Amino acid sequence: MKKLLIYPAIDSTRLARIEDVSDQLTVCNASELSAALTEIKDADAFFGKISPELLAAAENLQWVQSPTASLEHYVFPELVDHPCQLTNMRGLFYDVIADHVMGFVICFARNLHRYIRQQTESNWQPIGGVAGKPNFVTGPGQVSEVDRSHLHLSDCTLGVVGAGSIGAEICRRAAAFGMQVCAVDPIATEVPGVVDEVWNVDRLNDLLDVSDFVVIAAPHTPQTEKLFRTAQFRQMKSTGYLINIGRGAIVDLTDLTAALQNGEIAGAGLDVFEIEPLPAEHPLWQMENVILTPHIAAASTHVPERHLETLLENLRCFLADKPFLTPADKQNWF
Ligand SMILES: NC(=O)c1ccc[n+]([C@@H]2O[C@H](COP(=O)([O-])OP(=O)(O)OC[C@H]3O[C@@H](n4cnc5c(N)ncnc54)[C@H](O)[C@@H]3O)[C@@H](O)[C@H]2O)c1
Ligand SMILES: O=C(O)[C@H](O)CO
Repeated sequence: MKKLLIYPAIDSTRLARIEDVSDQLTVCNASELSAALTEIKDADAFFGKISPELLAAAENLQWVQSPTASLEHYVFPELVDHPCQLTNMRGLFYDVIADHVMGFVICFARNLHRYIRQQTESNWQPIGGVAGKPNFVTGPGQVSEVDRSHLHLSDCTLGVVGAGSIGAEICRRAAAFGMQVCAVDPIATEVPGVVDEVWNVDRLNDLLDVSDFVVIAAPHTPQTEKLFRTAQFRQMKSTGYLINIGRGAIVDLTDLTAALQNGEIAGAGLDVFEIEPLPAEHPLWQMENVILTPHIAAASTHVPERHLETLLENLRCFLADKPFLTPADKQNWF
């Protein structure tokens, strides 16, 4: 018999799905910390918010499942030193976050974010054109400023930093829009059918040189913390856009704000921030070339079921003594 402790407690429907996994399993669903502290003593496995206090009370813990993909606010020194295996919730959001990224890309390419602002003012103003002019059509073969101000995605390159499950799906979607695609990653070597050679991270500058859209889909690790500072923005094309759906800590917000103010890059689409919520007085809120979403790129009706399926699959692996579906590196937070 193995014992799984869940804390904080989950609802009865999900609890029943977990209990159904095996009759060799006892599940304890603790709503109070005092109960969790007692129950963790002989627990083999834990799902939820572990803390140094809970870990110190555990005498037999072999597996801890985090409720989130990212681990930077989850891992603490005692957990790193503890012999238990850690798993996380990665690989659940690949399609919906890739959709979110393509939303940013299309808005910037076609100026939709600016037209939405103009619509609220009943303002007919082709971007690059003249206010109030009926349309932008010029003679055959003549390319107008309005034409130049609206990107053709098949002329653009999208570069992904972190070609994991989300990054690879972004590559696939961008390629389906006719874009050229490249990526850097310390482990992944290809995105089958889309990127024949994923570059090593030491080629980040090459990616920044060629990309019209730079998309961060990497985790927050000691190696990625503040990976994007002034030097990286200067390396990007001045017409390039930065999109961050990975983690806020990867991008220095002060440097990004300066790069946008100085025209060193063309714009930014951000779902994650160094400080969340982004303070109301932050200058990014007011920038016309910035699209902000409040860390909701993964929000979807499908994701909660995928969360549960990942927990159930890792639980089956644990009970069968097989390799976990989503093992996490405690030293490197992923
Ligand atoms: N915006 C959101 O709501 C949201 C939701 C889920 C996940 N995320 C973030 O997205 C990240 C990626 O998720 P995933 O499911 O694709 O995870 P994943 O583990 O499948 O992929 C992460 C990839 O990043 C690579 N990587 C690690 N260090 C790197 C570095 N220094 N430079 C470039 N690449 C590096 C890894 O090798 C891996 O291939 C998560 O860690 C999380 O931080 C954000
Ligand atoms: O890491 C995750 O699981 C998502 O970004 C939600 O925090």
